[in-house]
Amino acid sequence: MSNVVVVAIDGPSGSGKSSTSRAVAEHFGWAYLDTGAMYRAMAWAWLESGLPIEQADAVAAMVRNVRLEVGTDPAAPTIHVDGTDVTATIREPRISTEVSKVSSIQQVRDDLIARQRAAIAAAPDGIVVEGRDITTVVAPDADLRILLVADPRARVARRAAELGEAATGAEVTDQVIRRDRDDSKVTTFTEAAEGVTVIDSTHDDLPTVVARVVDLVEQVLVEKP
Ligand SMILES: Nc1ncnc2c1ncn2[C@@H]1O[C@H](COP(=O)(O)OP(=O)(O)OP(=O)(O)O)[C@@H](O)[C@H]1O
Ligand SMILES: Nc1ccn([C@H]2C[C@H](O)[C@@H](COP(=O)(O)O)O2)c(=O)n1
Repeated sequence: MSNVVVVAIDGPSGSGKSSTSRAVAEHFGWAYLDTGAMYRAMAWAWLESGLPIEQADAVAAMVRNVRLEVGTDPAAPTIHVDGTDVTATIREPRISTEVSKVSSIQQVRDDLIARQRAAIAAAPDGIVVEGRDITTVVAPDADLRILLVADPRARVARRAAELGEAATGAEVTDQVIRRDRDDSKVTTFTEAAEGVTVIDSTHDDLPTVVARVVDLVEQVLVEKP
């Protein structure tokens, strides 16, 4: 068994996966892998390519050829596509709207899952990995597996507060509720798999959720050989 500690966190949009994972990784001085950013980067590359999404084989081939560099410093995560820094661009609403089309292509998923596993294997001490299928597919043997959930209303309100005037109410609802519906066709993040700890953040603020995860990690560290 590897000495690297792997923490896997899944959950729906706006449940707090990124904020919690970054804070936990920073707390322990570990790496942070945002797998959603990898799908977003590929969605950006697809939009740049102009390929019709119906040509799934061509989209998957394009994705396979992309040089993706993912910076795993939780204080400043970055992502580059063939040398272009897309860290900020992939957060634009146009990417949130389109990303599920690309992440629904199984060949794209297979390619990114292999890259995610390689990034996990390259982590020096520990890594917190977040997404939709980390506890079930990417790292089912992680040392700690968490499903972070929150009431849909709380998640929409969080996203609305975050985006402010950059998005209308309808756009926010689309980014959270419609996207979850589309994403749940290819990944399972609404129910916990066996051995996965559920944390409901609906009524807890971010520091409280982070403290709960840190406690769980501490327990794992005591038991890990
Ligand atoms: N427990 C919490 N209480 C209140 N707000 C929170 C909590 N956790 C996260 N937030 C806020 O909610 C928003 C969404 O959080 P975050 O981006 O971490 O969610 P996410 O699950 O990674 O979403 P997505 O999958 O859509 O990227 C952010 O503005 C964040 O600061
Ligand atoms: N492991 C993952 C991570 C993400 N996705 C897809 C689904 C999301 O709509 C999109 C962007 O993720 P976010 O940045 O919002 O967390 O990527 C996935 O299918 N599997």
